[in-house]
Amino acid sequence: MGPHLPLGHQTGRLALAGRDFLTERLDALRAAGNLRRLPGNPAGIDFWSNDYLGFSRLLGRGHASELVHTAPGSRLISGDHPAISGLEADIAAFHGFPAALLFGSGYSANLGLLSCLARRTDTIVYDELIHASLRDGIRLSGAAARRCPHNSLVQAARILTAARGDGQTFFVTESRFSMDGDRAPLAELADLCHHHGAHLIVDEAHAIGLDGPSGAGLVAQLGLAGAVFATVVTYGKAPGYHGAAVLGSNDLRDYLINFSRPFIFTTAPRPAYVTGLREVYDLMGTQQPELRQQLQRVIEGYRSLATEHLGELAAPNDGPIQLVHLPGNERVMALEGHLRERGLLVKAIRSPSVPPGTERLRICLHAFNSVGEVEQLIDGLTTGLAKISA
Ligand SMILES: Cc1ncc(COP(=O)(O)O)c(C=O)c1O
Repeated sequence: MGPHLPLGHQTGRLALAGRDFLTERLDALRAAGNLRRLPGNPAGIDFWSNDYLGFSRLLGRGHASELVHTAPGSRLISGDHPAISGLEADIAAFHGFPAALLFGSGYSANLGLLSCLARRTDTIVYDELIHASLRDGIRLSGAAARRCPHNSLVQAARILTAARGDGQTFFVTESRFSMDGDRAPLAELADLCHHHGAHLIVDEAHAIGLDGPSGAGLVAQLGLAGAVFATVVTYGKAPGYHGAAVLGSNDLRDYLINFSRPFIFTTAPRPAYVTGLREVYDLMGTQQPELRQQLQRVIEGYRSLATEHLGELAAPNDGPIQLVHLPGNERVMALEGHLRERGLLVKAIRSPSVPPGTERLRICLHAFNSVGEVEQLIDGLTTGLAKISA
């Protein structure tokens, strides 16, 4: 396991304005003597872990790992280790933030962040296309939720103006959208949020690995680490792994340790997970530029063929998520079936996962797809579309 991640490409200017409510809520806990701190991995006789059979002492034997002796339990009890916090510090620096906190999945990171951050007196404005995990977090928070038409700065300004009240206001978006593959106007949204005293929260699930220096994300690419309140990076897409981290201020990390139920009431990551995640970041720092170029070539190849053969149905973009619009669940399923018969695995996205009338095929392009494979795909799409419209 490498001791350090390839860091240092950007540190991010930190405009901490508007983050005071975290300090206030943490101070209240501190004053009541209830502030939780991660314990590290203190020496002593284990009467606190959930390792009832001692399996954790048998697993990983023979592997030199400084983490082998963590015993399962939540990080607030027996599962913590300085190596986990060390990795989090390196992850934070990699993305240009002061702090990071790991979660078991992107779903629990989003749920855990939003559900504890906003309260009933607060307002959360959200882009209408955000992922289900963000929506569930918003619902759990009990805050007033305001839907914003997709990527509309005009509507965002109108809703933020109307939302001004006594509580905190948050704006939640994705940087690259999972279902449409397009990008949010993050710099403009950051300005807008700053103007309205709102906190910008960005899910980078589909940007990590693909955008920004060493794949650090769109927030890093645009130099916005100081202007966003929090971002969530997940490891189940381009990083090819699993789990997630919330990135933000040190106060935010402390706040989540104290208030975020999906963090508090779950088992800490095992040693192998931490080792694997270091490897992910090492790869992003080394092989990622080459693989990214390779992916870009595949995208360009797809774009030119799709423009030539599929016309308006495809409207290709510059990212790895491409759509072929084919309204109607039956028709889009028929196209998926036609491709499947040819050994082409593409997912039809039906309503109600997307609004009726916007059903589509969602094509994910990869660095490892060959020119021949893309040609096969275009051929399958062309013949399938001709058959369906006949
Ligand atoms: C935008 C977005 N956020 C969060 C998630 C959830 O991440 P995970 O699969 O790690 O739970 C996903 C996964 O589909 C996603 O697309």
